[in-house]
Amino acid sequence: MKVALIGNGAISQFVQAALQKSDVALAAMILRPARLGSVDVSDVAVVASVDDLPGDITHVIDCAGHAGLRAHGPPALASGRDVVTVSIGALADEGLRSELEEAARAGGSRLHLASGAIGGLDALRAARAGDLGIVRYVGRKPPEGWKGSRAEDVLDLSTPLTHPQIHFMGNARDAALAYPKNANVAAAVALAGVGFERTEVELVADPGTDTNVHEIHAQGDFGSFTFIISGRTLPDNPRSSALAAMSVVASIVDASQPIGS
Ligand SMILES: NC(=O)C1=CN([C@@H]2O[C@H](COP(=O)(O)OP(=O)(O)OC[C@H]3O[C@@H](n4cnc5c(N)ncnc54)[C@H](O)[C@@H]3O)[C@@H](O)[C@H]2O)C=CC1
Ligand SMILES: O=C([O-])CC(=O)C(=O)O
Repeated sequence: MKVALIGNGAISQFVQAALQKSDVALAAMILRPARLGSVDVSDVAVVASVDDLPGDITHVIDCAGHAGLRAHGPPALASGRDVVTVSIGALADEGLRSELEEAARAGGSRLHLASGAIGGLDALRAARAGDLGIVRYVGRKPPEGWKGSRAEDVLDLSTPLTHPQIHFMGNARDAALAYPKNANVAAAVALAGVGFERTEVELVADPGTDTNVHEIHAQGDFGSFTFIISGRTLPDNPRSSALAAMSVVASIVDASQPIGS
């Protein structure tokens, strides 16, 4: 299987290293035009658009955030290639979601959502076959992990916080759109469970944690569950959990196997 990666940031670099130890070949990278000269790897085509991809690439892997999925997801799907994305929050934009859906139908392809920094999505998906009443997601990161986000509209992150501070309470759609680099998990929980409007979200800057802590609390006909993960961040990006990058690798490797796991 030959794949193209969109973006060359922290998640992409983790994925590149992991693919070297797999049977999947990294054959191309899609970068922003200004970054085209920044990568020079033999046997890897470095291009700015899906139109310039070698024809034998079957999967396009988005590790570039909402802008990357918006720019390259629809043409990749329309060209008949499956797309794996970690930028789940971009689907909170209904216009983009419809565009991706239409492109996938036109191309006979599929958009796969990597599970990202969270787990437990399989249980949520199954639970919604019954009546799934309440789904609440709490995302807690060290103050450093919220720098450059909407949290800074309400918190001064340049000085140390003395206690945990909630900087967002609302639904998953508003969270995903307001925090494109930090609330993709909220969107993943919404899509697996009760949807963007009904998923309750709380985002917290917590000086007492040195990991990204994600909690899901769900109740319904099935009973109830709580899922909590304390995720280490990637060395190159204090915002992003290592598990998010690992989940992209898992999605790619799974797609390359005759039997899924
Ligand atoms: N689903 C989940 O649990 C998680 C999702 N994410 C998403 O993954 C994204 C990437 O995370 P990191 O690698 O840690 O961020 P990063 O900031 O290290 O890397 C992002 C890269 O994408 C590139 N990029 C941006 N727009 C592009 C475009 N239009 N075309 C090509 N490249 C483009 C940037 O130049 C940068 O190199 C985050 O922005 C976030 O939206 C991140 C963590 C968890
Ligand atoms: O990496 C994480 O822990 C979660 C994250 O940034 C997101 O949900 O966008």
